[in-house]
Amino acid sequence: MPKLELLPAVDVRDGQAVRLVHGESGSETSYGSPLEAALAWQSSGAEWLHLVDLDAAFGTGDNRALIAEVAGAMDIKVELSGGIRDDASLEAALATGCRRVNLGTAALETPEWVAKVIAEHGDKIAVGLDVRGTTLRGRGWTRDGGDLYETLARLDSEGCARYVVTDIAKDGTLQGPNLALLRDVCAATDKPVVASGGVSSLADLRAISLLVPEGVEGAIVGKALYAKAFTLEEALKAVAG
Ligand SMILES: O=C(O)c1ccccc1N[C@@H]1O[C@H](COP(=O)(O)O)[C@@H](O)[C@H]1O
Repeated sequence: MPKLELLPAVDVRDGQAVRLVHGESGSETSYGSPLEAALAWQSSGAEWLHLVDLDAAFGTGDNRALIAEVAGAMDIKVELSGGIRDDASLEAALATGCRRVNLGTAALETPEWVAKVIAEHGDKIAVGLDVRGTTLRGRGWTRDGGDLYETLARLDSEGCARYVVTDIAKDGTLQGPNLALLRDVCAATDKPVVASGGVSSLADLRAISLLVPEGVEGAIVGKALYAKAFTLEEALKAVAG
């Protein structure tokens, strides 16, 4: 059985690595230099980095130069998110050398553009399905953007390669992942799913690992690593199988 991929997260707001609670602007805890955080996850054995420009996601500016610096310094694969909503922002994101990008708001607001870039870029494009219940949220998770399963069916029909599923109610809370949601999404699509939100313990990672046969490919880990609930080395060992 393939092992669960782990994607330690570096979310950048105002030039700092931060963690939010429920993705709410203003709930930030700061963890210093994004580059230092990313290099630390790389030296601890990460194969992926989940890198987010939160200012771009919230529409409060961007950290584009810093994000490019961090992505460019990585020898590992980078998944880049936040504010990728048109040709210019997509071009800038792909020019960082990242392995793939996550589109959030664009998948809700400009579906024709998203279908076009999926057709052009294949598995370099993933869609972030950020949900409260089964309602998608965009624009920094401040606006409703339609039904999860209707959107998933549309994106599947357009050939979307992968989904990053975040339960906003769990994100940044250390309350455990929403395993039922992950199972439901895996049942609704044949495409791989990356789990995001709520991981608090090695037991949570083992529980997500049990969903690999159902279609979960990876898990994003944020707050738990910064809060030192476990080390990345311990996490990688826990999912090694
Ligand atoms: O990761 C977060 O904590 C987060 C919080 C609030 C908004 C977005 C967040 N992250 C990721 O950003 C992209 C969405 O950005 P956009 O809508 O495409 O501009 C998505 O991957 C979110 O998971």
